[in-house]
Amino acid sequence: MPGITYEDFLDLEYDPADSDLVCAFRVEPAADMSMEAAASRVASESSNGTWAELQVEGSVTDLSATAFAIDGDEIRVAYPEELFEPGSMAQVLSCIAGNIMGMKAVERIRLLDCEWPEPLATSFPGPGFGTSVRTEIFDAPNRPITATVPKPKVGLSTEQHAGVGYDAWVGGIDLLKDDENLTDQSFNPFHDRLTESLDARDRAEEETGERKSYLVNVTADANTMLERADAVAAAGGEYVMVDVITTGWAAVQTVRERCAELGLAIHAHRAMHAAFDRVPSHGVSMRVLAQIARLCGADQLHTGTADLGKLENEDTVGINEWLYADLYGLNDVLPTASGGLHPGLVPELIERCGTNICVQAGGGVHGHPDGTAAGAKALRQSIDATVEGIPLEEYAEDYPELAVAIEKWGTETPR
Ligand SMILES: O=C(COP(=O)(O)O)[C@H](O)[C@H](O)COP(=O)(O)O
Ligand SMILES: [Mg+2]
Repeated sequence: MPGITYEDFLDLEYDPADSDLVCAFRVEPAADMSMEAAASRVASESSNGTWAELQVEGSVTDLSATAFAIDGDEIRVAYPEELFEPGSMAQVLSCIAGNIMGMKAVERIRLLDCEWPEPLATSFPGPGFGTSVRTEIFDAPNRPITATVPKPKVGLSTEQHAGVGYDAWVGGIDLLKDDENLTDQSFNPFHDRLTESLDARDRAEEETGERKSYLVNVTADANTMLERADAVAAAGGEYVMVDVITTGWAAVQTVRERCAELGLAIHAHRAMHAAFDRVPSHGVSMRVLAQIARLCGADQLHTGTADLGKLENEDTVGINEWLYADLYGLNDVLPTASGGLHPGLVPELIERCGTNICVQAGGGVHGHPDGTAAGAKALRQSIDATVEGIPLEEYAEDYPELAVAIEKWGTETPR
């Protein structure tokens, strides 16, 4: 097929095959380029083309992508299934979010959304548990599960950290969660923290009669994460937590395989996602990052607070709906709402996101004037009140911890 030029990658009559991966992009072409030319270059550079006309000798499999729709600044590109290595997210992303992100033919480009075809989607494992953690790990079929991350996020000793966990669990929280930058530092080594926290967890379970669990951050190089996952299973944990963006998807896939053997669930923290998704005109949307996390096997994923919290959020509700929706039988994902939450925000959060979520609060628990145990009680009370349909102010008449939290934070969104 001699004489391939990038114009050959545009066909507005093309009807994608069921097996094609279809991607939507927002594109701002370079100053001297038409949208058609830019769309062609996107399809070309993300599949098998380059900037120059090619003289190809002999017969080569045609793996060209096709830009088949242009609507204002949005284009859609269809990729043939043979372009992709099944089950390799790294390879898929090197196509659809690779060189095109930096090529001079576009000023800006954002991968907005993907329609995953069945063969490619099911070449990934998906989550082992998904939203079923609410009943398989906990006994919380009718309410959001709750998590708390001790603050300060780093600096607490192992004993202090496990002690905060104990107070939170006894106060009514389901999950103790490490913060994203706490892994295995000298002030709080991983293995000591794992053992002491699960000891505290056992005591809290005994005291409360409720199931409790711990999201221990195993983030590291892939080999170390596997060792840490083994240690979690051996110590009687149910979850590992992974900073999925900073470790990278290939490492997440490796951890997912081991977790399948160990029966562990994966909590995915998304620190650094905003480097990809914060600027609306460029990068990779959180929607697509969430799709990738589900395919690679995250059971719980941070998806924001529907704008109620301290951090910028992209379409939390729409992303959550995608995470719940059927995907060729792959498990769903439990969205985690986190970042600046406190008890006064819970009714509106549940109004926007429903009860099939994990509500995570750090400062909104440990910043309670009467300390962590009271903060944990207040968070749980706000959840119970909301699920029972009772206004917080009314419920707070009988629950002093909630009354103090509302007195302190009201229903304000923090910064
Ligand atoms: O430590 C926290 C929240 O602490 P706090 O409850 O004190 O604000 C999490 O790292 C953020 O939620 C991450 O953001 P996101 O969930 O949006 O990824
Ligand atoms: Mg954090």
